[in-house]
Amino acid sequence: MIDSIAPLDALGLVAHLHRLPSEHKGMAGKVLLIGGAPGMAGALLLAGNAALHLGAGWTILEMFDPASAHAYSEQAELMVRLASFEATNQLAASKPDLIAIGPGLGFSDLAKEWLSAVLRYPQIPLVIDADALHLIADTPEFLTLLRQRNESFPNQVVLTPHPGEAAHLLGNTAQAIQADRPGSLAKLVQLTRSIVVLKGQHTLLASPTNQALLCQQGNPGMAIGGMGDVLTGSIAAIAAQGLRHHINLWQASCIGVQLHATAADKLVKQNIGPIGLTPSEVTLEMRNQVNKLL
Ligand SMILES: NC(=O)C1=CN([C@@H]2O[C@H](COP(=O)(O)OP(=O)(O)OC[C@H]3O[C@@H](n4cnc5c(N)ncnc54)[C@H](OP(=O)(O)O)[C@@H]3O)[C@@H](O)[C@H]2O)[C@@H](O)CC1
Ligand SMILES: Nc1ncnc2c1ncn2[C@@H]1O[C@H](COP(=O)(O)OP(=O)(O)O)[C@@H](O)[C@H]1O
Repeated sequence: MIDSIAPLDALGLVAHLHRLPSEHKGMAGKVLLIGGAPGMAGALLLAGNAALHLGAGWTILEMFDPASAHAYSEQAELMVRLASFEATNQLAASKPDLIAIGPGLGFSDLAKEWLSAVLRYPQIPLVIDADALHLIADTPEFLTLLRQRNESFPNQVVLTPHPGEAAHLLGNTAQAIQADRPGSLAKLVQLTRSIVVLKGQHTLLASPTNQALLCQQGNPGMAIGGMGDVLTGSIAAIAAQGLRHHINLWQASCIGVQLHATAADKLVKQNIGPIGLTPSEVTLEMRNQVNKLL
């Protein structure tokens, strides 16, 4: 079954990110990333750093951990805010071009407040990852909001579950997901009516309007905490630039997945991994690859 799935071949689309001499940061998009609860601030920082290095015009972090909600001298470009319960008002004031929610989000009332506000925020592309997927799996109201949003604004949400998150969404086990990845992907698309990236060895993507594709790149050096956070920030940045560069969210997801895995393979070829390969190194190599492909 897996052999019959078309291979992902998206790197040619990177050329759309080419910038005209006159471009300004507004054309690269404003990305808002939400998460980073106490103990997991690193997840949001990794996603934010990836968004920054993949070319977002602005990267704003709504950080849940009060101790981590400050400017970082080593990455002063990131705009870091302390997330409050005023989620709806904050979104209206920020006017993001794209929102990514989930890395290190946790399951607190604050997390639920922000996820609810994000799912109700109209029109713009959303990247939904990690704990936000667990919250959707646990809360029928969130699944309903997601499906309604996809009815009103089709192909404007991408979900990026790993097999554990996919299992939770489908009421299954990670082992069952892995035993039938194409079937699980189809069920996730049907359940959520979203673009779905089913991560793991040979990541699969599909959407309500796109047949499944299989990523032939990637390696087990990527099996390290934070690697998925980098993917989330990367897709967010590519899709945000895509708004003014003719790349839709499906295409941005395809580019992000293939670039991420290709960058990790390239680093392993240079003996920077598989052992000890870090998500931050993959981010920098993705930047390298993007600029070569322009
Ligand atoms: N620096 C930081 O602050 C970081 C913080 N992080 C944040 O931590 C939070 C928890 O996220 P998380 O993904 O670590 O835990 P969780 O959702 O319980 O999933 C684990 C389950 O999924 C399964 N599973 C996963 N992959 C699989 C595969 N390929 N193939 C098969 N199974 C697979 C696995 O199954 P197992 O094999 O163990 O039975 C296990 O049951 C979240 O907010 C995240 O953003 C991280 O981003 C790291 C960096
Ligand atoms: N064995 C593997 N082969 C290829 N890719 C892998 C492998 N293990 C993990 N990955 C990739 O690494 C990333 C891990 O994401 P995820 O599990 O969400 O990590 P985290 O939540 O810790 O950031 C995904 O993009 C996944 O496809």
